[in-house]
Amino acid sequence: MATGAGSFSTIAIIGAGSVGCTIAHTLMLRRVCAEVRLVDIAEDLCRAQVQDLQDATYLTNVRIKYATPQEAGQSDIIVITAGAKQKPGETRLDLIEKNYKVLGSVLKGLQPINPLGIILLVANPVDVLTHFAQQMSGLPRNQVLGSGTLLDSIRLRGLLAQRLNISDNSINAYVIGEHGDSQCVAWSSVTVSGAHISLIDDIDESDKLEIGKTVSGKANAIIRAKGFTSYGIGATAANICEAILFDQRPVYPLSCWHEEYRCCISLPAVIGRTGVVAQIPLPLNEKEKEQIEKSAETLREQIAKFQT
Ligand SMILES: NC(=O)C1=CN([C@@H]2O[C@H](COP(=O)(O)OP(=O)(O)OC[C@H]3O[C@@H](n4cnc5c(N)ncnc54)[C@H](O)[C@@H]3O)[C@@H](O)[C@H]2O)C=CC1
Ligand SMILES: CC(=O)C(=O)O
Repeated sequence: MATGAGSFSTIAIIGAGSVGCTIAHTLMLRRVCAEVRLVDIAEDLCRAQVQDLQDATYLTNVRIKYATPQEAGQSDIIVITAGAKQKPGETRLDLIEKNYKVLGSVLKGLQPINPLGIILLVANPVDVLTHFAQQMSGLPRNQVLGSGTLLDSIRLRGLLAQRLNISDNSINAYVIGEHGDSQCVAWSSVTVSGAHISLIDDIDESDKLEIGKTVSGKANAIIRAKGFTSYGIGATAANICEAILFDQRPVYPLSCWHEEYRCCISLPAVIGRTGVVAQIPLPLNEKEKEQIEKSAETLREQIAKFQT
C-alpha cells in the first residue's frame, strides 16, 4: 500500500458515475494521491458525489474536490470514465458511437493538458477509445493507456486460485487482446510460483474453454443482475494510478499502442511515472498468436469506421 505521495499529487476523474466514484473512493482509502478532482457534465450529481465522498475523507485526509475540466487537465493523472455503459446483453463495442463523441468533447474540455500528465482510459470500448485518445490528446503515446485486460487477468487469477486453492498472488496468468469478447487467455504462459500450471493441474481443453468464457462473460453476468460493475475496476484503476505516481514499474497487461498489431491492445507492459515504460514480450503458441491477431483485427475494424 502507498504510504503517501512525496509531492502534492493530483488525480482527476472525468465521469462521476458508479465507476468514477468507486475509483475516487479506492484512491482515497489507499492514499494514492493528495487530491482527487471529480468532473462530470451532470454538475449537480458531481457536486453531490463530491460531498458524499468528502464524508469519508477523515479516514485518510485525501482531499476530494469538484473541478472544472481545465483544472482536471492540469492533473498528474486523468482517468476517463465518462460515457455510456452497457445495457444487459450489449457488448462493449456497441458503445463506440456514443463514447467516441463523449471522448472527443472530454478531451477538448481538458485542453491545455499537462504535458507530463498521464491519461488512463477506463470508459468502454477501452482499447478503441485509448487509440483515439492517443490521437486527440496531443500527448506522447506512452502517456495514454487503457486499463485493458488487467481486470480480466485478475478475474482469471481469481478463478484459478479457487480451483488450485492457492493464493492468486502466486499465480501469473494473463488475459490478452481486447478488453471484450475477442480476448484470449495466454494459457501457454500461466505459471504458479514459476512452474507451468500443467505441472500442478492438467487442465483439459474443455475446462480451459469454460474458464475463458467465465472470465470474458463475468462483466455481463454482473451487469445482468446489478446494472454495472464498479469494485473490480475501482481496485484495478487505483492500482494502475499508484504504479504510475510511485513509479513502481509492475508488469501489467494494459491497453497501449503495439506497432505489430497497429492498434491499442493489451499485452504485458511495464508501468511507471511516464506511463508505459516498456513492453515485455510474451511467448505465445500458434493458437494464441492467431487469437490475438483476430482480436487486433476486431479492434482495427472499429477504428477504421471513424477514420476519414
Ligand atoms: N474498462 C473497464 O474495465 C470498465 C469500464 N467501464 C466503463 O466505464 C464507463 C462508465 O461506467 P459507469 O460509471 O457505470 O456509468 P455511469 O452512467 O454511472 O457514469 C458515467 C458518467 O459519465 C458522465 N458523462 C457523460 N458524458 C460526459 C461528458 N461529456 N463529460 C463528463 N462526464 C460525462 C455521466 O454524466 C455519468 O455520470 C462505461 O463506458 C463502462 O462501460 C465500466 C466498468 C469496467
Ligand atoms: C464493464 C466492464 O468492462 C467490466 O467490468 O469488465
